[in-house]
Amino acid sequence: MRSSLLRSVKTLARPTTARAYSVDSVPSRKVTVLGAAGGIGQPLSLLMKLNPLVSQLALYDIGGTPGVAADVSHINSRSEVAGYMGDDQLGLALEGSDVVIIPAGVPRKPGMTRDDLFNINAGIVKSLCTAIAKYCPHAIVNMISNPVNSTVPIAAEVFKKAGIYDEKKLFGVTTLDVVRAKTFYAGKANVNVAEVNVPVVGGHAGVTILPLFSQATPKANLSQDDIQALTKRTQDGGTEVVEAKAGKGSATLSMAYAGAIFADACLKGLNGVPDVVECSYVQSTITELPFFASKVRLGKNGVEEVLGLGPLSDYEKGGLEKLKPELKSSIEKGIEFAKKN
Ligand SMILES: NC(=O)C1=CN([C@@H]2O[C@H](COP(=O)(O)OP(=O)(O)OC[C@H]3O[C@@H](n4cnc5c(N)ncnc54)[C@H](O)[C@@H]3O)[C@@H](O)[C@H]2O)C=CC1
Ligand SMILES: O=C([O-])CC(=O)C(=O)O
Repeated sequence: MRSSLLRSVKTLARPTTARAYSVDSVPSRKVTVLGAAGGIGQPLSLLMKLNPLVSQLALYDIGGTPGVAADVSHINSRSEVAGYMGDDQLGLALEGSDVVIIPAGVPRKPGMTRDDLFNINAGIVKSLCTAIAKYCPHAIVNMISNPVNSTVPIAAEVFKKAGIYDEKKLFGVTTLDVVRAKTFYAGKANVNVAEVNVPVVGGHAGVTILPLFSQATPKANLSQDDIQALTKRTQDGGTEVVEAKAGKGSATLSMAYAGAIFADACLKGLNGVPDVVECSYVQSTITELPFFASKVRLGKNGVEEVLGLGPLSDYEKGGLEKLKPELKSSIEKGIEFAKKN
């Protein structure tokens, strides 16, 4: 992603050689963003427009998308952009889509948990997933809307009811946890963040976010106090932004960056690029919980392999046991909602 983004930016700087890549050698891929006029949706649409793997970019929201689409469409990159607004245009936005990214829904305000968003966002996600099942049942779905720990199980239930559920194609986007863990680790270990890798497993809320700093590379000799502080900061990263924004929403720019990295990885997988591995919240058997975030190998059908946790420190083993009850109840809450409604 980072290199393709750089390539796009370089291309912009050299208008006479506007196509630094051969369009013919890259498959056509339609990407749809649902919630494209929002705080995440707008910068994410920009980043997806810069991605040379995208040939068609469909921007959908309940309002505001004609303007966002017109704006983004003037950028000098491969994809054709179209804006869609309102229920009656949702089908058109989704038809033929390879990857659907969902940042639709309300964000947190200070004092709220992600679960406090459930009542509003569960219904939004359910109706959008019902439309996905109808108009692009084989698309890869990247779920950003919170609470991710519950919205992914909701999506799975909706897809099951529609008879089109493919567990390989449904992803909860937890990339921002990895982005934060990398930044915080690089700062503490005093290493170049571009070289850092830190797996983050579990879920996407508070203690369910479990960064595995014992597996972080490059290795650094951090104290247990440092590891605990880094873990807490990663778990509270979203709240840190919510408080700093003081009522004006939650992470949007860093989330758009993270969402673009993850969507790019999905596109690379679809296109047959080997060894594409990202952490994501997926249907899983690596613990007793039916959904769990861990490293996932991406391929032509979506999930190619859910990778195991690897060796954990005693501190991480404790964190894993601690997160299970909360993650389990968030999963059950989502499933119950989808079954009842
Ligand atoms: N997975 C993650 O790591 C993260 C998730 N989030 C979540 O992403 C979601 C969006 O956050 P923001 O963009 O900041 O919110 P926002 O309020 O700025 O934008 C949300 C957009 O969704 C649209 N929307 C609402 N109902 C819709 C529907 N039925 N169909 C299509 N669009 C609809 C709104 O019109 C709005 O444009 C929130 O639930 C937030 O908690 C935020 C940051 C990180
Ligand atoms: O904290 C929030 O509400 C938004 C989010 O998921 C994040 O920034 O990780």
